[in-house]
Amino acid sequence: MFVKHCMNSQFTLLGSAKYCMLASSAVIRRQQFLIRTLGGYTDQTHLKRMQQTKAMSGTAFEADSENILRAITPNLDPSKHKGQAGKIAVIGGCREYTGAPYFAAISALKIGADLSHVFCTKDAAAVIKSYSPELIVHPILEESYSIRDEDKPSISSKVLAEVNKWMERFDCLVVGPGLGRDPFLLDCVREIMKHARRSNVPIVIDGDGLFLVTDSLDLVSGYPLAVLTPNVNEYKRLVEKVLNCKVDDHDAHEQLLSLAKGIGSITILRKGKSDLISDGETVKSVSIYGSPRRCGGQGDILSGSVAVFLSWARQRLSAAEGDLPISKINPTVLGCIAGSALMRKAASLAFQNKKRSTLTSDIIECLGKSLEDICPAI
Ligand SMILES: NC(=O)C1=CN([C@@H]2O[C@H](COP(=O)(O)OP(=O)(O)OC[C@H]3O[C@@H](n4cnc5c(N)ncnc54)[C@H](OP(=O)(O)O)[C@@H]3O)[C@@H](O)[C@H]2O)[C@@H](O)CC1
Ligand SMILES: Nc1ncnc2c1ncn2[C@@H]1O[C@H](COP(=O)(O)OP(=O)(O)OP(=O)(O)O)[C@@H](O)[C@H]1O
Ligand SMILES: [Mg+2]
Repeated sequence: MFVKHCMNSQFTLLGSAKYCMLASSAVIRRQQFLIRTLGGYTDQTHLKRMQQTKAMSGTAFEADSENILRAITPNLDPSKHKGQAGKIAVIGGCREYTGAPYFAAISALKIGADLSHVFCTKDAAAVIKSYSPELIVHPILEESYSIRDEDKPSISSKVLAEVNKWMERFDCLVVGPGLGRDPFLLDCVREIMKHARRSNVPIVIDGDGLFLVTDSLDLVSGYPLAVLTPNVNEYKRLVEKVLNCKVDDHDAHEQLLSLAKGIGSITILRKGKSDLISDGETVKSVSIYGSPRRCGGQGDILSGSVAVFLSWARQRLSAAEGDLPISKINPTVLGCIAGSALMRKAASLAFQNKKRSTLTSDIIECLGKSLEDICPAI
């Protein structure tokens, strides 16, 4: 009898077998535990309790990503002027890495942003410009090897002044793709991030930006417009630093929730087989089938995409004044869900065409069609 009651309750709660497949094993285990310990309650009380528990602990549902993409992608309105569909800046690109900032910045344009800037080192700038005339490239960052110690303070002020001149115009910064780990360069980027935060500019932090932030959590702590997009290594470093424990894949949702909460009102997109997203209040997953190719640079596409969708989500929510179905969702979470879903759809499409030879540039070429399939331009 009790077993039957539990089974009924579980299925009332979960809704369908399809949902069961999508929900995380950790959540199912948690619900089974609650069901086991709630014997004696009526179905109604039980359901209410479960809902309360879920609301308190944060839920782990597969996001309704296609509807979110439709809801936040702006119409192509002829009355709009250049810039209104988004101005994105990538802070990254050094002697070693020129592909990563290019991938992030060009992805932003391919999705529909109007302007995409790259702030990088002088060595990287000419190379990045040569990849594309579409990008606005600022050769302003410096690495220690190219300057004398006594010149560092004046160079640092010059770098900051140059970026700050532009800061207010950007809808979002992406900090980190191909940034490298030079200590002087990272000190300058630290100051750029502080200024972005004072100016209320959203910041997506990826790659070496995460290396910097993991070492200086105060840069993002308590800033609701900060989004971290860690890969497996970057996530491990964050968990060890903030939660002082190992990554626990059996309780992935709860751990991510604790991490986002622990850093303080920030949003984290944990990349992996399924992408998990949390702002410390809720957990969402995006498990759309992507591609089995793991070539480098796909995370860079994602960071550029999240920057655009986050900007669009903020714009959409502020124009709608609270009367949309998505109004209650944090715009940083909306941006992550949309970016992750589009990246995975484009990766899947590219893989259909190119199979083993699929590269990041092939995926970038599929961003437009993947978005078009979900929200056609006209
Ligand atoms: N085409 C391009 O231009 C692309 C460029 N990319 C760019 O590459 C950068 C690093 O990103 P990634 O994804 O390789 O970092 P990740 O998985 O944490 O590290 C793997 C292992 O390497 C090590 N390690 C890394 N950097 C190190 C350093 N400077 N010095 C020493 N060790 C270093 C690291 O060690 P650990 O940090 O754990 O000590 C870990 O064991 C980043 O800017 C990214 O945007 C990518 O986006 C791909 C496409
Ligand atoms: N096992 C997987 N199956 C399907 N998709 C995955 C898998 N792992 C990662 N992805 C997807 O690939 C994208 C990039 O994630 P990845 O972990 O490769 O980032 P990264 O290491 O930062 O990449 P980059 O090489 O750009 O630095 C994400 O959108 C993620 O959803
Ligand atoms: Mg990366």
